[in-house]
Amino acid sequence: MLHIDIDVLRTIGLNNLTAGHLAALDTTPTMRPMRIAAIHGEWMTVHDGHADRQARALPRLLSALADDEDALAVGDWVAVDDLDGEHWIALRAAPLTQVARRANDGRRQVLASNIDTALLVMGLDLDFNLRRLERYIAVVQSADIAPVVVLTKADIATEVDEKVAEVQRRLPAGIAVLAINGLSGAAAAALQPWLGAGQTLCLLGASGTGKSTLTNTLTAALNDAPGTGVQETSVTRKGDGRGRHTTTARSLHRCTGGACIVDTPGLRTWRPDADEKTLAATFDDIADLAQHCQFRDCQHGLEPGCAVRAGADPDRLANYHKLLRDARRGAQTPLDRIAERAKWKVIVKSAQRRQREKGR
Ligand SMILES: Nc1nc2c(ncn2[C@@H]2O[C@H](COP(=O)(O)OP(=O)(O)OP(=O)(O)O)[C@@H](O)[C@H]2O)c(=O)[nH]1
Ligand SMILES: [Zn+2]
Repeated sequence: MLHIDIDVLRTIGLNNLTAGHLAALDTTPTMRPMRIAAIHGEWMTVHDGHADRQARALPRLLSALADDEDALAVGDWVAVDDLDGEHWIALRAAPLTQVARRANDGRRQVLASNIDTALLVMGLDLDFNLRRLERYIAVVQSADIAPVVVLTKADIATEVDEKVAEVQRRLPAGIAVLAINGLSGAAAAALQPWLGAGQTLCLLGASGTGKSTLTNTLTAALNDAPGTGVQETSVTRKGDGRGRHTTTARSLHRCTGGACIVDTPGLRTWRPDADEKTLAATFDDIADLAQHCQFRDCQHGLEPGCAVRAGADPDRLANYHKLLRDARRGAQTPLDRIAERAKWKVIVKSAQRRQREKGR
């Protein structure tokens, strides 16, 4: 079985559940547990809790994953073997959570793995937009990741308390809402409950909302303390053993308190790979109300006796319907979309023909 030094690996986000998945791997004695910290094409940066190194994945692992529309991603726990002085990722532990999206060509793309909490970053100033926030919550919850709403720029915004109350009113109870100044160390203290050792976070939000600022604040104390063996730089330079050098922006950062932040391209403004049903489940307040609608199959449109229209925030309901439409569209493959367009062409043409026939 894999030798797992919990105390060392906890500093790069190992928790009891992921340790269990690592331990379940069918490993050989020469393999060691590591976490993927960055991916740059064929080469990946893997970290063992002490240092990082460059590795490639064994072709049979890559093809087994590809068969399931799956892939390695930053945050994955893997078993690494040394063969002829080179590092090879041999096995991957089943991820607890996986962040994926559909590319334009319909392919499933995995952005990150094993994320516990997503900080949904929204500025209290210009960017304030409840619909976007609801979309992020749906995205995050449908991937089994816990959302925490982080309202930034509390130091420069007006009516902070009113806006916090507005967000709390709109969202289901149980979702934490914090107002912070991302530039201040106090932000790390406010987020302490989600920054414990063994936790992995990501930040989601529109451009300019303060994601980088907050990431810097949460990782600052470590960067200020060189020589402790735990400081992170965002860029590493490593040889691959053949004299070739790659410069890699690392995507896994360590925070004070022992948590990790995954910040990889595409993740910051990720759109969901979620079906309609999963998405609907994240609006459980609407589902609860819907039980009291007069009609079983009420679409909460113009039906009489609709409890959802009577009870839910109208903008939240409109946003819910929009997200469902998006999910439906996302679930279609390119072929489905062509078939759908062809079907509509036929319907429109026959309607036009009927019109002409009536006109005669
Ligand atoms: N006063 C104040 N300024 C902030 C706060 N958070 C971010 N800023 C400023 O807002 C600007 C944008 O912040 P960034 O951290 O770059 O935003 P980002 O979300 O990473 O943006 P992208 O990289 O485009 O996705 C910067 O000038 C920050 O200094 C805050 O809480 N208070
Ligand atoms: Zn209804």
